[in-house]
Amino acid sequence: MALSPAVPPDVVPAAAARGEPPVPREFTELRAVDPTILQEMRYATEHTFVGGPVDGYREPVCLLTRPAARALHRAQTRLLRRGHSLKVYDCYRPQRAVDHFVRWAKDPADERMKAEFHPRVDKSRLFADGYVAERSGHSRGSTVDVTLVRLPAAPTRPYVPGEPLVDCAAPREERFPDNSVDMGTGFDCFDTLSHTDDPRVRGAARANRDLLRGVLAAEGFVNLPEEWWHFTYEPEEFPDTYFDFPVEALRWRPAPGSAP
Ligand SMILES: C[C@@H](N)C(=O)N[C@H](C)C(=O)O
Ligand SMILES: [Zn+2]
Repeated sequence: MALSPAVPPDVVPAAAARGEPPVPREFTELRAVDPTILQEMRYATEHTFVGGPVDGYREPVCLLTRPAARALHRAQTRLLRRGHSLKVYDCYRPQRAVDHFVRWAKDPADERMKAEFHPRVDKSRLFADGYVAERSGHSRGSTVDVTLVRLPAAPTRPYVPGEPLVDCAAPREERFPDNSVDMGTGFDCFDTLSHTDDPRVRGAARANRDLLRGVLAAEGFVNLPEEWWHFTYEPEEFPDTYFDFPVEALRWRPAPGSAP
């Protein structure tokens, strides 16, 4: 399988032509590197901890730096042999999305999604407790939120805005359905039970967390101890740069002034 598409010279993505920040050539769509990795790009949907789509997610596509995408492809190759697939929930995250999280956290009146995503943690604590970052590794392009799915993947049902919410740390049979394996909590469950090494997580869920972390660590990904799903590929291509171009398919077009 080809690892990444060739980037033609003298091109910029369409977003730059619309006055958006340009997408560096070091970024790629994950599906171009590995189309077998499942994608459920949550922040482009209604099913988020802020209660709707997040600023900057114009399309449900996973953008990453090429080294991070290639490392995920290597991990996926190992997992497919074991009957599993990776599923990404979030990849590159523009700074404007992080700013949206910060604005939401400063509004104590908005508790629409608390019952599912942070029933035991006040939203004022989410940054201090390490569940959300004001300067996120995701904005540097080499971080993913990811889980495991046992193949063949079962179909999932969409979240219906306004439906009754269930605690993300409830047993798997009770919480919002996900075709992933049991990790002990749902994605973006801001709770100590999501801490990767929490000793209350045992049995199959413990084995699943350890499998995910082990396979990704072997390919260079470092886990965030507060969240079993959050991994950063190291060394990072852009360790000090927080990008803000929107999340959308990379539609390359000739740069202004260049030959067609
Ligand atoms: C919000 C959650 N998915 C996440 O990625 N948290 C870390 C800490 C981050 O915001 O970088
Ligand atoms: Zn994350």
